[in-house]
Amino acid sequence: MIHFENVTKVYPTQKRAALENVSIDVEKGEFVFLVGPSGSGKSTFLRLVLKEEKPTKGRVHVAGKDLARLSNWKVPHLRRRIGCVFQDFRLLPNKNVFENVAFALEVIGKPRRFIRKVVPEVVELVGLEGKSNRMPDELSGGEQQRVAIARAFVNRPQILLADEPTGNIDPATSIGIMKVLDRINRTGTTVVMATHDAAIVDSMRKRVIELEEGVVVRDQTRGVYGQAY
Ligand SMILES: Nc1ncnc2c1ncn2[C@@H]1O[C@H](COP(=O)(O)OP(=O)(O)OP(=O)(O)O)[C@@H](O)[C@H]1O
Repeated sequence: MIHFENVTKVYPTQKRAALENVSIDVEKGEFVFLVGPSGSGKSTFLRLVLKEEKPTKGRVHVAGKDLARLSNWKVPHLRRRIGCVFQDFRLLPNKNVFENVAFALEVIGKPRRFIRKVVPEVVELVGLEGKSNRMPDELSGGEQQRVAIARAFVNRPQILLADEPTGNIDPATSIGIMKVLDRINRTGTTVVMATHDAAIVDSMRKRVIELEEGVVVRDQTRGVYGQAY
């Protein structure tokens, strides 16, 4: 689903590579944690998957497409297949839960009848049934993140990228967020989550890819946050 082949990324203003000769395969339906210290290249990896950045060297394939050969006008189509969740929720403050989730479908031209059917399903999937009319400022941080996940998933993307999704959420609430991501993964969606949250990584026992200064230093199935040896 995501295939990196000897990918190096050097930002124009930087001497050191943000990613250095990275080769990674993420299969359809996998759940992968991307860990590593600040500045190790996790966000750069996610940006390359979205074609927000281009590799300096090497190849990136996403959902069977070689991104170097994907013309610019097809990039929005690629991004529709990829849901994104961030640390800072990024909800529209003047829209309620239903409208925030519905907006993701409105902008890609889905019919109103379809939106009215699928939005409540996804709101329920993330555990927010009964809260569709709440405004973001009437929700806890954990609930706001659930809305952001619902919005990212409502179009049933093949891939869900999450950059520090529990970064602004307390540990107990984070467990609920991880249950939602796990549920989404079980529908067949590939999930890649960048995180510093050791407790979460240790409790989930999923594949762990560790970056250090842009280099993959560990790739472990059913891994933990720190070195397991
Ligand atoms: N747009 C940019 N221009 C120049 N350098 C950048 C840019 N984005 C990231 N970098 C550099 O690339 C390296 C990797 O950064 P990246 O954001 O991918 O790390 P990260 O692992 O996601 O860090 P964090 O955990 O703090 O989010 C860092 O040295 C960073 O300073």
